[in-house]
Amino acid sequence: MSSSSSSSSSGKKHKVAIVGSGNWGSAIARIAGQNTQRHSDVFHPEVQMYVFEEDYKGTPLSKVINETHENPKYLPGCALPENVVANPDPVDAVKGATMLVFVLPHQFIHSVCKQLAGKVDPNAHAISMIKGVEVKNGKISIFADVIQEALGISCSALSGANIANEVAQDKFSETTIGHRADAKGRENAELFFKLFDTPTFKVGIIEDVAGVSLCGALKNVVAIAAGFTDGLGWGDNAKAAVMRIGLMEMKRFSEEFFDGVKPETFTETSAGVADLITTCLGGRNRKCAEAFVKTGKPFDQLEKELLNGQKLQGTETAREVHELLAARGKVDDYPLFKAVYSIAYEGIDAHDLTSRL
Ligand SMILES: NC(=O)c1ccc[n+]([C@@H]2O[C@H](COP(=O)([O-])OP(=O)(O)OC[C@H]3O[C@@H](n4cnc5c(N)ncnc54)[C@H](O)[C@@H]3O)[C@@H](O)[C@H]2O)c1
Ligand SMILES: O=P(O)(O)OC[C@H](O)CO
Repeated sequence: MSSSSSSSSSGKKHKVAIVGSGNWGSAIARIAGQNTQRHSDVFHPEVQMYVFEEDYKGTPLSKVINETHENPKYLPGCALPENVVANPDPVDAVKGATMLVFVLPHQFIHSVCKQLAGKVDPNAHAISMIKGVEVKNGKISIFADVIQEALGISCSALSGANIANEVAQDKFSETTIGHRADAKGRENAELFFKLFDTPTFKVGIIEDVAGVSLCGALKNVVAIAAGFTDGLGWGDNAKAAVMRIGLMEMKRFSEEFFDGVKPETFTETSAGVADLITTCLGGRNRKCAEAFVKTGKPFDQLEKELLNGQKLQGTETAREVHELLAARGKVDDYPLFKAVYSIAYEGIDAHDLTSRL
């Protein structure tokens, strides 16, 4: 580790704030809480965790978390280290933080960044664990860039084959940090490696913040298609075909709209092919898409019925990707993405999935 990443620019220990406390947010706060204690030479012992306040059986959720050291709403049955402190005020949670971890469903990031703008240490390091993209006025952005621009701090991305409940039980998994090319970007990756790497959560690093971010977002669209095949009872070969075609479209789309993404991010990292596989086998997007075919209920209803407050990202990403492709006249170049959009939003029969590929 370089000396620049062994302490903050002021020479003090790095203070960590987790911005988010859902299913993944809580699982990652658990690891951060453990590793700040393990590496007490580098990190301040307390990890702040911003909790979007809600009532949990008559008590504010943040209070429940601080009293029981568990997030019973989003990660039930998993003990959080006592140095993880839930805080319902995002500005207070990031006060003094030199390392910020953004782990919110993507629809909430703007409102939280708006509250944090001008309130974070300008030398702080950030990392985005958000699996989504933003499309506005015919332009697409990754959330690491959205955060970097909103807060004026260097932001990398972490993504991988990481079903939160499995990571929270210390079942082995890998993940990938994608960082920027400059010295600050490399320092950022070293620091977050130290914060997250454990014997059962192995962190890889690649200089490709866009590729890592886009893999995390686009695999959710493919997972919706995989869920459709499960709902239709088409079997493993059909699902494998959807995954193969999906990976090709993910890579082509990323290369078409972003400069410098690396092909090996898609084929060799946990953020790429490994996350695609795990999401298509065991993720929430797959689960809801299967139920969509079997029940005929709309996705927003299934999200409420099946996910207990957790958020579905794939349908929203399918809509945003479609909006961009439509604006660029490229919809027909991505038949799988188009089919997912048409089935989820235009009432096309799921049986038509493969006839459209
Ligand atoms: N769950 C996983 O297995 C997993 C794994 C890897 C990455 N991710 C990604 O991490 C990100 C966060 O996912 P998650 O699983 O932690 O969240 P989640 O799906 O559990 O979402 C619920 C969270 O959203 C919060 N929330 C609800 N309304 C809000 C509002 N108005 N403002 C701010 N917050 C609000 C809730 O308090 C809760 O913390 C997503 O992009 C997801 O794709 C999830
Ligand atoms: O449950 P999903 O479909 O949001 O996927 C969870 C993670 O992204 C898997 O790595």
